[in-house]
Amino acid sequence: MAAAKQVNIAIIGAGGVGKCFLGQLETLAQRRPSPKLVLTYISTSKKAIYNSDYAAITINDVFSKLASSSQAPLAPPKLIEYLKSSGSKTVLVDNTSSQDVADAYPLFLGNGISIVTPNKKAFSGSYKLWQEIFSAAEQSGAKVYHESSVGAGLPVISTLNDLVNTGDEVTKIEGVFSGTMSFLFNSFAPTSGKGGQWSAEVRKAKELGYTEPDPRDDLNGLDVARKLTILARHAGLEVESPTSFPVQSLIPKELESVATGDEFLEKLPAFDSQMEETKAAAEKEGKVVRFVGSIDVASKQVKVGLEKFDLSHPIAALKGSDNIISFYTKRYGSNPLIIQGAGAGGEVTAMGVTSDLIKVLSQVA
Ligand SMILES: NC(=O)C1=CN([C@@H]2O[C@H](COP(=O)(O)OP(=O)(O)OC[C@H]3O[C@@H](n4cnc5c(N)ncnc54)[C@H](OP(=O)(O)O)[C@@H]3O)[C@@H](O)[C@H]2O)C=CC1
Ligand SMILES: N[C@@H](CC=O)C(=O)O
Ligand code: NA
Repeated sequence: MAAAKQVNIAIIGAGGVGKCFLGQLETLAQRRPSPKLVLTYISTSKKAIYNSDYAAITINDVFSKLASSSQAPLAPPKLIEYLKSSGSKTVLVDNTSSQDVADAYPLFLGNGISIVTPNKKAFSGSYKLWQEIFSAAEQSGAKVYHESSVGAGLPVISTLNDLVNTGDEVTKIEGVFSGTMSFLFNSFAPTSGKGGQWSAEVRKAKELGYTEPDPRDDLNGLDVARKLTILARHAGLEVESPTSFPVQSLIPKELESVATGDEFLEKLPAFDSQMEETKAAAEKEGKVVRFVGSIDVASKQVKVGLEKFDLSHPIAALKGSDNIISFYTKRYGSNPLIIQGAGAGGEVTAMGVTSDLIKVLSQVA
């Protein structure tokens, strides 16, 4: 009788998204017995768990084991050596926002290790890294998917790739690409009612798990710029970096050089009046402000920042952490293909990662 197929899973990062991913991995392993999924490595930035005989790491007590582990995380070359020696196919799940981990993707992929990730850093870093990632995957046959790097679990990247690969011509992509920014403006400047205090809403967005590990990465516009860089590249534009086009930052000038995210959050209430003024200026025109982005494919123009919207506009009427992304294409004409729904949060982000894993399994197992 043939041995049951097995695919090993290695996870880097066990924070908000990582925890939800582990729950979904457990469910997936129960629902789909083949291939057998075996967790052989997991790490945070300080601790790791792995067994020299590749014995499966049980998921239900993984956090207590991580807390008491005396194993340090393996650096990428050592991790690759460990994963390859198992002799089984391996999928690396990068649930960090680490640039260092992202920079090692070509090495993992070149060694036949597939990757699924919500981390934006690899795909929105230098264009050279983007090219190295996809050429390493092509050369080794390893797979790389990153659906949750834009719009969390919403099918944004897969939809764009489907449009492009079936020969449609994407002319423009626009909308709200940040769960944090959506939540902030929907609660600070709602279409009806008074709205909350800006700095208090920023704290709430962090507590809800919507922000990047450092919320300044959302407020400075870079998170949205990274997402637009990723989409522009999938649409065929060679965007050099997320800082190669205009990006509006909502960080008060006075707080640009504070040392940590926590210090920033402590000092932010003293600058609430700046955002109040922006809100009041829009209200005078009977509008609300929202943080949006757009890619004009023909003119290769990408931009990110605040815009004012009529109260009846679909962008003004968003709720919670919802993203709304419109694809204008030759096929869809003047009525764009629109994707809308929660754009941040642990479970919805992990869903995109888990569904990417399912895609990889169907190709490598
Ligand atoms: N939260 C959301 O709604 C969404 C998040 N994403 C992306 O998902 C990723 C994870 O986000 P989230 O879970 O919220 O972040 P968290 O800060 O909650 O978790 C990050 C995890 O990564 C670990 N980590 C960081 N650097 C390293 C490293 N160099 N090596 C090993 N482990 C490391 C951290 O370990 P330690 O605790 O030791 O620091 C922590 O376990 C990010 O890339 C984010 O942009 C994408 C879409 C939506
Ligand atoms: N911080 C990001 C998380 C998802 O990418 C956001 O708020 O959209
Ligand atoms: Na997505």
